[in-house]
Amino acid sequence: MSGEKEKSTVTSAPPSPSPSSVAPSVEFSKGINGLQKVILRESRGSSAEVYLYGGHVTSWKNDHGEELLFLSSKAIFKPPKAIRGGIPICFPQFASHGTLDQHGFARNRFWAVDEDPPPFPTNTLNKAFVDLILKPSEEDTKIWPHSFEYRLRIALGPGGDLMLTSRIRNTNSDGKPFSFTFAYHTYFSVSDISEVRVEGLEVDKIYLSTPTKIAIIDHEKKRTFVLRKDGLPDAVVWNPWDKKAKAMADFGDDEYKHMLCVEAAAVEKAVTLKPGEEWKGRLELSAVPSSYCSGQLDPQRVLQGS
Ligand SMILES: O=P(O)(O)OC[C@H]1O[C@@H](O)[C@H](O)[C@@H](O)[C@@H]1O
Repeated sequence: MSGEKEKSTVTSAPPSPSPSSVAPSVEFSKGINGLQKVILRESRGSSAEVYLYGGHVTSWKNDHGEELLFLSSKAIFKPPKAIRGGIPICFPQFASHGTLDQHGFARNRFWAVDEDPPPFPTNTLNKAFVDLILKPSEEDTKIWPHSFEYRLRIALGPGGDLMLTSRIRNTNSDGKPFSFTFAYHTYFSVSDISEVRVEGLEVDKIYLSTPTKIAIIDHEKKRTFVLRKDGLPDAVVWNPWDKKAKAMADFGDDEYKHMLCVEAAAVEKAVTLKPGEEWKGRLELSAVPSSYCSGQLDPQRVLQGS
């Protein structure tokens, strides 16, 4: 990623650091093209980077400093293009299943740091975390005529686990419900796509009602990603392969070999919220250094495939 200029502006630590180790830290700095980013570091050395543009996780490293997410060398860090790689947030529409642009607009909006989020039920002890918020602009309400508050907490646990919690609230004052589809469009970094197995699945398919735990086994790296999800019944598996890779301006021709998207999603049944109601969707990622099997997804229950 050439051209990256980093300048640290603020450093702070979340409350209650572990007394026995270096405290987890949260640092605000400038990333590519001067875009604001947040760096989370936990005590054993793992880290994550989050751009406020898109509320987008662009990096997740283990305690050996190895990158676990794929980020394209051609990623364009400039609105209105969403960042190619990391974890784009698809909201309020997944793919082209609706009237909005593909994957909705949350991934190419500027999010704000949520200074005063309502309490989370989860324990934040020893975690480095940041809370972001997205509210629609006047322009947004022209394409999606609803008022909402989308709160996103991104947290890094002491073992290096990455946790994303989305809370979306309908704040319409006209009494109207709204419906949306959603995905955490996670790009995992893999050694060689031909050496990777996702419970024996094919690519570019939407799997319905999947298990809450999915394993991505990278034989060459001897690494397994474990994905745990809550409130997100479906899963999308995607790799562009060679032809589509060549057609994408923000993706290297051969980069498809080193990435795999496995996306925790709510796609088959749209989520509907009445005013005042809130939805929660949680993703937890961990990387373990061994083979692992969590059970089989059902290839018969596919919504869309190429
Ligand atoms: O290029 P985009 O808009 O980021 O979308 C990437 C891919 O996202 C996946 O989720 C879809 O299944 C693919 O069909 C799509 O090509």
